[in-house]
Amino acid sequence: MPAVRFQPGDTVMGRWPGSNLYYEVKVLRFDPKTQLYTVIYKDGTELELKDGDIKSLTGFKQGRSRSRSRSRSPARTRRSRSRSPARTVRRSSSRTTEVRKEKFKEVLEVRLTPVAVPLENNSNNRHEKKEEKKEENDTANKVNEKTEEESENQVGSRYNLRRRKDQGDGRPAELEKKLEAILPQATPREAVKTTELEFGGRFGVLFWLLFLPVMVLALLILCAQEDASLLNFPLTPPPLHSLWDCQVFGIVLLWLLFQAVLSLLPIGKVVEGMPLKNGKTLKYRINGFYALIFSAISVGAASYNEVDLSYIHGHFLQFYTSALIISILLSVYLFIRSRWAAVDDLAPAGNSGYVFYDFFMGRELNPRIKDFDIKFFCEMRPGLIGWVVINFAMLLAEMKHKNLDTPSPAMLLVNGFQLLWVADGLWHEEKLLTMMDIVHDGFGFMLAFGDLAWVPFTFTCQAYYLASHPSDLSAFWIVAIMIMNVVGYYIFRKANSQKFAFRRNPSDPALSHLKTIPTATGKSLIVSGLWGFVRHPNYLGDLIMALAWSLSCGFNHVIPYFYLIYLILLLVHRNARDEHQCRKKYGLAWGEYCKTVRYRIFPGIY
Ligand SMILES: NC(=O)C1=CN([C@@H]2O[C@H](COP(=O)(O)OP(=O)(O)OC[C@H]3O[C@@H](n4cnc5c(N)ncnc54)[C@H](OP(=O)(O)O)[C@@H]3O)[C@@H](O)[C@H]2O)C=CC1
Ligand SMILES: CC(C)=CCC[C@@H](C)[C@H]1CC=C2C3=C(CC[C@@]21C)[C@@]1(C)CC[C@H](O)C(C)(C)[C@@H]1CC3
Repeated sequence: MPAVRFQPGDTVMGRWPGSNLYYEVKVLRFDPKTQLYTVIYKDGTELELKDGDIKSLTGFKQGRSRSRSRSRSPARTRRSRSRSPARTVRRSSSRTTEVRKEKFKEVLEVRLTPVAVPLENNSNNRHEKKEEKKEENDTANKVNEKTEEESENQVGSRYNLRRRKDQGDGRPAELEKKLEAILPQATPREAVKTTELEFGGRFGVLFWLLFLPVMVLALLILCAQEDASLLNFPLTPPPLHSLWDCQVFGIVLLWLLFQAVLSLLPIGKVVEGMPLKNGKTLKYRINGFYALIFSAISVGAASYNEVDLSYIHGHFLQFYTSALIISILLSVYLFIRSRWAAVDDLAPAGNSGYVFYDFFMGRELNPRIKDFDIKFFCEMRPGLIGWVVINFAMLLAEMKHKNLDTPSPAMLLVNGFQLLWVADGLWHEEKLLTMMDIVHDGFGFMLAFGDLAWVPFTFTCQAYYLASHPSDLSAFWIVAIMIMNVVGYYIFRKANSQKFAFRRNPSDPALSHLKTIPTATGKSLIVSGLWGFVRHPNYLGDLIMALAWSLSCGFNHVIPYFYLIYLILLLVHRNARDEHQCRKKYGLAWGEYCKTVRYRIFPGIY
């Protein structure tokens, strides 16, 4: 029996069955009985390959440089494309296996998009369009050539391998279901282990697990003090009764229930999320904006009927501890239920095998109870809508405690700006489905705590501060801050909408003025307009708005600047995470982009 040449986790070059094309794949396991390796392609397709169809990366590079001219011929590429890509997926002589192979072939048929794809971006003039395409194809080839020669990681990324799932007739999905029934899993599938640990690794997350909840508590205690100076922080812990109240806990549970019911109402469209690892998509009901309106009407009606909403201000610490306890319970539930989750349902970043790390990052990608998606719900509803309700309660508390007939201008600005931000997020709720939080991150303590405790209790700290601290703004400052928020919002919205529209339809005539760089995946990167100014204009806009919110609270204390500081740290970290992913995804094209657009978030800062 030949020795097993590759181990699970090895990155190797795997031949696409029935062709001479090799792609970078990861070895998942080896079955000694069938002598087949199970490998996973970059698009998530798993196949079984025989030993002869696998080469080591180094061996492949050597062989490849000898035969480069042959393998580069587009004609060859086209021929191989028309072959049956999955013909040799499983080797067996039995007739039933032949039937299976045919089914498998249909399911796993892939679209091979050559690197030198015509550039998606467009031009109004047809002739110009041709010229432009030619020019950009050349660039694409150049990028690719460099890729082959210079980057080992990029070997084999000449084609974009995607399952042909999105044909619209639902056939492949049906076939896949049938296939699941026909093909018993020979060996139980194992999830790919997370090896790149983030947030300081297994010990780092322990720190965050303890530090984040305590930090929010400290922030709230400081905010409520008459002198909110950091130097004046009380050294004695708060009494237990100021942290816990059963009635408050009940109100928080009711709020969650109310929001859950609103999210399940059959109002609003149902859309499909991004394709998962197994090619399937999940459905989501988009009715967040309606939920905001319903909530506003309910809160307005309660206030009109003399329900004292300033109660929230008086019991704010108790509200926070209730939300914290619920987020911990939810994280424990999520961690336990992830034990039964299918391999395909696990998040790539939450399966390290270290209990605390996986608990923090979240093991399951899209935990659901029937059609109720817990992560999507928590991200957009109770915390985000809770934020504006709490802000409103702080506004009423300010009027009550300071005996005012109308709220202060600073309180009105903070309420108005943040309501706009939340309403905008809910109006564009569908776009969240393409964001890394939904597509990549698991649902664990980080997001559960972030959504249910961090968002409603730290994002509201400006309004909480203003309820008991003055901020006298001159008319000049009011106008200046309003202009700043409008500019920030314009950049934030325009950048996000432009990228979303471009990803949905790169040849949208409305975007024809944009310059782009092609990448080896077939997608392009925008390099003009806002996306040519800095590499994350949407972050810049968000930060300008955050500055406007903080400035509304004056310069007496640093506490109202907490949100701004948090957002800078979060977005700088997120930018680094995203750039790391993009470099892996786009290789040299990303390098080109970084050379063309040199600043990351802040103009003038690399
Ligand atoms: N207030 C808060 O707490 C937070 C707010 N936010 C806000 O959420 C919004 C979304 O943020 P986030 O999801 O992090 O990041 P982005 O919306 O910026 O998404 C990054 C992705 O965009 C694509 N991309 C990057 N550059 C280009 C380009 N030049 N042309 C085309 N596509 C490009 C890449 O994905 P691909 O190529 O695969 O499409 C990249 O992975 C931001 O406005 C941010 O400010 C985010 C986090 C926290
Ligand atoms: C310290 C800690 C626990 C951090 C957790 C961070 C999360 C609270 C945030 C990470 C990214 C977020 C986004 C939104 C809410 C906060 C979290 C979850 C968001 C959904 C709010 C609405 C916006 O319009 C948005 C869609 C742009 C935004 C996306 C990111």
